[in-house]
Amino acid sequence: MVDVLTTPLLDTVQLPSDLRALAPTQLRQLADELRQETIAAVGVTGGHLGSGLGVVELTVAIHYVFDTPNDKLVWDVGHQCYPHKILTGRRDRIRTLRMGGGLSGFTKRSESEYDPFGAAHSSTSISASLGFAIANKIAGKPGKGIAVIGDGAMSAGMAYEAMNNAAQAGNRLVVILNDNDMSIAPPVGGLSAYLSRIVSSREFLGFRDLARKLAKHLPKPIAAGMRKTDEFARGIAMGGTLFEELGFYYVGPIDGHNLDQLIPVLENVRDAEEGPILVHVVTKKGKGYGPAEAAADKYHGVQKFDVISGVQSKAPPGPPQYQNVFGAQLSKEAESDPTICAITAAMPSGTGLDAFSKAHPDRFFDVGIAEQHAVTFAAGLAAQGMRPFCAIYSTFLQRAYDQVVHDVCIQNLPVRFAIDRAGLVGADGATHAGSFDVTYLATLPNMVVMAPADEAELVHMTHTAVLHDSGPIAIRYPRGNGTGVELPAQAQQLEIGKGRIVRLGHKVAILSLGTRLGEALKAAEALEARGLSTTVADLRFAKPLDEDLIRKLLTTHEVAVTIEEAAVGGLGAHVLTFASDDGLIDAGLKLRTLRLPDIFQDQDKPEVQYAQAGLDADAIVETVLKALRHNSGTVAEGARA
Ligand SMILES: Cc1ncc(C[n+]2csc(CCOP(=O)(O)OP(=O)(O)O)c2C)c(N)n1
Ligand SMILES: CC(=O)[C@@H](O)[C@H](O)COP(=O)(O)O
Ligand SMILES: [Mg+2]
Repeated sequence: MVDVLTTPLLDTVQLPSDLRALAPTQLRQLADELRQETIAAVGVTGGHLGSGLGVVELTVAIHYVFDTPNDKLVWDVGHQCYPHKILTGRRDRIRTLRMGGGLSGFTKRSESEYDPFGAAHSSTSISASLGFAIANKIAGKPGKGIAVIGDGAMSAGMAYEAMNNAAQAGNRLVVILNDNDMSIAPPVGGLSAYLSRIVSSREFLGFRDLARKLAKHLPKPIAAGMRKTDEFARGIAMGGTLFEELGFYYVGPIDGHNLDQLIPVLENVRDAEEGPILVHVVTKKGKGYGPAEAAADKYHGVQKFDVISGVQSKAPPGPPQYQNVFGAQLSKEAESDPTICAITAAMPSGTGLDAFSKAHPDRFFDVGIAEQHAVTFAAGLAAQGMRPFCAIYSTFLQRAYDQVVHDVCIQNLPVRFAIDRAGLVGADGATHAGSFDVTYLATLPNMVVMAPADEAELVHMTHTAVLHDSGPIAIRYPRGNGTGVELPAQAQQLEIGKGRIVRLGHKVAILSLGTRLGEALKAAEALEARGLSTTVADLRFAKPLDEDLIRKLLTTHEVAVTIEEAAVGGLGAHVLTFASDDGLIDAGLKLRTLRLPDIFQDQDKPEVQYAQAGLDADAIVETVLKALRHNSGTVAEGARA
């Protein structure tokens, strides 16, 4: 398919300036070619496909009508930006999307002047666009802020905080609501129902001057007929919506795949004297690619696939994914415990809660993209005697930090946090890396922080969290497959703050938290081969620390190394603090901490990322040898230079 792909018109477009030189009648062909190129590229790379396919026409129309990059176009989340990347000078690298050294899967300021604002977490686009608009207004410079935000992203509080504050931008702010009636999963909640009502009823609630102006650019037969009647307002501009109440001129709903409508409407919006304006565009996620349109998830995120059949490449069968081990165990626990509830913020399958949602629909809550609400909602449930599990990716929980501190920890409420995608995540890169949760959670009074070394440990920790009613507790675990250990028939309740010795030695101690345990054991083998007898401990808890175990290890070994899949300020920092407070380093112990580096790592394969981070077996060995060399000037036989 890639070989037979012909894109004669797209081949002439390197930049939006080339696009603007085309006749309006050529835009349909351009959009068709752009769609084919997007499909072909993602077939090779994998990635976020459905959202991009839904905004092909919108992408063409925005760049055709607006003066990008002087007008600042901000894509919310940024997962729909592949067609935009193709039209903005990056087509030659589009088949490197999400690969090490390749293009980011999201918008990124360092990549292009056409990406004025980086994203990947949702619902930031209106605030950022407002910032651009107001900055230009103050400086007396031309240039609008244009936010394209999906119906899913529109469920988050930030979007409303921004709209509430947008009036001063006037006509410099344009918000394009891309309503495809989908989030990653089908959208939930009152806002989604409201948008559906607007689209289906098109009820007339009054229209303003803008409607008259819109007519100027509409194709004649439509404009002439509509201008006279309410039909115009029903079809194109409709007042009285929630958005108007918030101070926006509302334009819509518009068919987002019909360039003959999109172009004149956007031209009117561009030229309007009033504002801010919200354009409600209706699109189809996965548009124009049969397998995507037919799929339940609309090919939101895909593996590499065969373009003709749409069949995605499958990873060879392997151990279960952590998310599913968690989801299955929680669902099982909920069979005998009617107080268990599960909450997701728009990630029901990513967090493994699909099974729970089917088995216990009354106790499953998808709150939409609303992490802050998810946490405080869980706090309320906990305060009323329920056992809520808030399953949120590490990176997205960052957004709800004050809720964790203020609503959960200060009140010591037993909210259970199932923190998925902890550690480095691969192709999604720095925005999605779960680097900081150990740091930001283990510093909080009352909080317990656990990290399983494998999927069997995750079963035990899930069970332990269920039974932990005395305060908040978190389990952090990574993206991807477990290690292949046998899953326990019976989950055990772990003693809070107690680790375990996995391998006993006497010279070097490796203190591991989480799934680096495998690398720690490999390193121990390598050290043993060099004559350095090595203990490996799985600490299980970053908070509370197993002080007895740590004291014992630090006073009976010559070198101690902590390792974790987390940034500075986590396990290593807590062990160092304890060791210093307890006088454990006074006698000359060589204590080292291995953690994520103080940089934002770009996308790559996780194993490459961890090697870059210095968190693999080689790095552990090197650290130990360096510590010994530093002390004695010599190292055991076979040591690397
Ligand atoms: C704060 C935050 N929470 C969750 C996500 C995960 N996420 C990425 S895209 C998406 C759905 C977005 O839906 P919508 O805005 O309607 O865009 P569509 O994919 O439908 O084009 C979600 C939940 C995220 N990126 N950011
Ligand atoms: C864009 C976005 O935020 C999600 O689609 C994310 O990429 C999903 O990540 P996982 O593949 O780890 O579920
Ligand atoms: Mg959507």
